[in-house]
Amino acid sequence: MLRQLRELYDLLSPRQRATLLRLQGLVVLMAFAEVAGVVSIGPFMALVGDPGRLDADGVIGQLYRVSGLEPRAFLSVLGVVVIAVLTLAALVSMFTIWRLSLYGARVGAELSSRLYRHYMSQPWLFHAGGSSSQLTNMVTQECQRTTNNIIVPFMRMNAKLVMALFMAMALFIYNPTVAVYGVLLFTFVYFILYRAVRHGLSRNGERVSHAQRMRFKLLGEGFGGIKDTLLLGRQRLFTDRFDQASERFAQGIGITQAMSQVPRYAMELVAFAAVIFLVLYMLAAHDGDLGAILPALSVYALAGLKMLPAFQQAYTSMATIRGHLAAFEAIRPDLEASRDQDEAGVRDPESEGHLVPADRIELAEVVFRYPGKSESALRELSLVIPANRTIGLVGASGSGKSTAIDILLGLIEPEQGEVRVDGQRLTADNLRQWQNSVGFVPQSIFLSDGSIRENIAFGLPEPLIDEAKVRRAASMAHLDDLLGDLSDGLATRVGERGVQLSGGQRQRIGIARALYHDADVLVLDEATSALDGITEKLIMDAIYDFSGKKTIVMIAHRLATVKACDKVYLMEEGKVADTGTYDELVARNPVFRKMAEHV
Ligand SMILES: Nc1ncnc2c1ncn2[C@@H]1O[C@H](COP(=O)(O)OP(=O)(O)OP(=O)(O)O)[C@@H](O)[C@H]1O
Repeated sequence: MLRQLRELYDLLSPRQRATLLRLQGLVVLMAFAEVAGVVSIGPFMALVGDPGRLDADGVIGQLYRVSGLEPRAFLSVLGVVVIAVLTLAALVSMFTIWRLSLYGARVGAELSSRLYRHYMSQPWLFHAGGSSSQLTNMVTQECQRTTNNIIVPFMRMNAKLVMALFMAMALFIYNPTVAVYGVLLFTFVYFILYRAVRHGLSRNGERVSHAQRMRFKLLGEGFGGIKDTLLLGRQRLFTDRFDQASERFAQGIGITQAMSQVPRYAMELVAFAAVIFLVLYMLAAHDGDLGAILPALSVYALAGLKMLPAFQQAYTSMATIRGHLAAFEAIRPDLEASRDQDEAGVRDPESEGHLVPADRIELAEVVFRYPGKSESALRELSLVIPANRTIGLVGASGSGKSTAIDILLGLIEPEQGEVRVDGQRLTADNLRQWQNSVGFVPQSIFLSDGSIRENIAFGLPEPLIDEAKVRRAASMAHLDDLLGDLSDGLATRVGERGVQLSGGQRQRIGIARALYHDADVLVLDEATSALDGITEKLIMDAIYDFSGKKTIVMIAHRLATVKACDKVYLMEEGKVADTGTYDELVARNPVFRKMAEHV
């Protein structure tokens, strides 16, 4: 456990560590104030038990003589002073706990922001091979568990242990025997308890993490594939598995909580037994003189009142941390990776300018294999895309068209070979400029839960959206009729996945999104597949309007789409099998002819 806490500390930013050390100062001050409060009770109770002590030498006796007050009045003033000391101690404690809680919560929030930033700056392959619901689980649940059940309890445990240490030291000065026996007794009992449950807690923590991952997976799959689920009547399969995972989750959380809380009652028993034993012992030692043992008993009682909950709190915190370490283990590798990440890695697109092809874009002998696959998706693929021309990419399913497009867009890096824009190799240095010049319309358009306007200017906050550009892009994508039918026009909200819109309407929003940034290179992946014949023709006409002005690359299954292309590449097994105009290929290539016949 100490190792993990150390690792967590190492993962904090220098600023967070500095604040933690400053807070440690506050913790020591709080402990000191609490001890001072307890210790001040002793002399007061001694005077109440035996006012004759006022005539003795010592500081209090001198103060009494200087004050010139009656003994009762002096005792009252002394009582008020003790209350003032206790009040000050309480205020310091309140302030410290306040700061500790805020600090813990803030560190947790910063860790989850850091993870989110880390995931958001990962390349396409990372996301293509992973699960977004698991990333959500990490950023929200596991981070929250790390915050609420590791960082915050650790801060509390630290505060309470320092306080218990100070209190034990004060008690030691007051009565070494009682202090040593008391501290040994409670430390020993708690230690035994902790050793008994710690393995169970760790296992439990892993069980909670596992159940949580399952719940997020089911949530993602259930909502993500809701149409199929409804149609196939598979709801029960999802909800039953969710019930089971929730049951395991609840069981795990409940057991961890119980294991950290339940010992309290056993400890109270031990404490009461110890008090009874102490009272009997002191009565016997002082021949039943209550006046003599009252001050000592008051101090022990108050010290016990502070120390017992401190021990309990320290134990609860330790058990909670142990029970949730699995959450930290789950996010640790990504947190570590995020620390080394260059904050400036994600560049501001606006400040980078554009890399506009004037002559040609080339894919030169590109080889690419997906991780975990034995076959290469692209095998020395070479393509030339003349600037301001329209080219089509066709081929059987799995022939590598989408992969070639991802390479062209700079979303994945070739293993061998390169992408060149006007002979200039695409590298990390000019990638942003290149991507600023490209507009991409994917096969399935992701619509965010916002207005059509926000969806066209994807990711831009409302105030930064250029209305004129939105209108122009919407018009070019033939959205005017749809917008005319909607009472709120561009302000109409669409669902997360645009369920209120037809496939064709969604695709037109995707096309408008690519046109919003006035891209010089348009890449369309089956962009018109969901459109009806008339709309498709309208859009294709709009796209062909850009002929000679923009470079257009389109993947198409329906060969009619690429009829008017200046050049068509036929792909087979990761490379170009043939190239030419549509008519040339129909005349020359039997495979292409067959594909054309099946349209
Ligand atoms: N994220 C991925 N991880 C692993 N393999 C992948 C991934 N994406 C594609 N592939 C594999 O790479 C090969 C080429 O796929 P690609 O999607 O580029 O073909 P495509 O021609 O675009 O097919 P389609 O017309 O069906 O979209 C296929 O064998 C496919 O299984």
